[in-house]
Amino acid sequence: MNHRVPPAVVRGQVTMPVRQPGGQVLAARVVTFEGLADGREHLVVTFGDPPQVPLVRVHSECLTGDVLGSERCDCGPQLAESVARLGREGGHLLYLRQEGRGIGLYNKLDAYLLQDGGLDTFEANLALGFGPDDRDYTVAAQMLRAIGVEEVELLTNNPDKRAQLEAAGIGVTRTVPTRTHLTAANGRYLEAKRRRAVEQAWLDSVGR
Ligand SMILES: Nc1nc2c(ncn2[C@@H]2O[C@H](COP(=O)(O)OP(=O)(O)OP(=O)(O)O)[C@@H](O)[C@H]2O)c(=O)[nH]1
Ligand SMILES: [Zn+2]
Repeated sequence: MNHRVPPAVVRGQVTMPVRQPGGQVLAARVVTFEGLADGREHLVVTFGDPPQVPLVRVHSECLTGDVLGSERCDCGPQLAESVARLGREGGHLLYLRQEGRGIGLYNKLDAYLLQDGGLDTFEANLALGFGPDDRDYTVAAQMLRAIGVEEVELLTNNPDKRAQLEAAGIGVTRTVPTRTHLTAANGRYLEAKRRRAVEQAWLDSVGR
């Protein structure tokens, strides 16, 4: 047991039929928790019977992309890709209530207005007085540990997710990249994320 993050426990589980992007319906187990560090209602959605080191997608909530189908970001198609892959191979989707990279829905929409004025997605957060990415993945580590998972294969292109999970004591044996989901409206957003990932990798390599 790792003591770097406070323990959470499983509060309940319920099975529901979930439609896959291809139309097939699979049983998914939805798990709720008690004791999560930020007090929010995050979920684990489990497909199949995952192995000891499961495939895991840590997805941050995006109401506009996940539910409304907004093409300003790539969240909706990334979620669909993840659900399809987890449905095929088995694994866990961690659906984290960290809308707008942790700044909330209204602030994200304010940030969109600033982006319409020329700022990129990270600059707009800074202009509103937030960090470029205010997400903390402590709750993800708590949830994984509560369901008995200490090591994962992580489905992501974001090096910060891996770094934060490892810092919280979850082993990441491999990162599996998600596909690029380009739309008519998300080119600048994807480019800003790519630039930031490169800069972050450089800072990590020089130990800053
Ligand atoms: N503040 C802000 N948040 C945004 C913007 N566009 C999308 N988001 C949020 O960004 C988050 C997307 O997160 P993820 O899909 O987990 O991930 P990611 O950081 O791109 O990393 P991977 O998809 O794992 O490679 C969601 O919470 C969205 O609401 C934006 O322009 N500004
Ligand atoms: Zn989004």
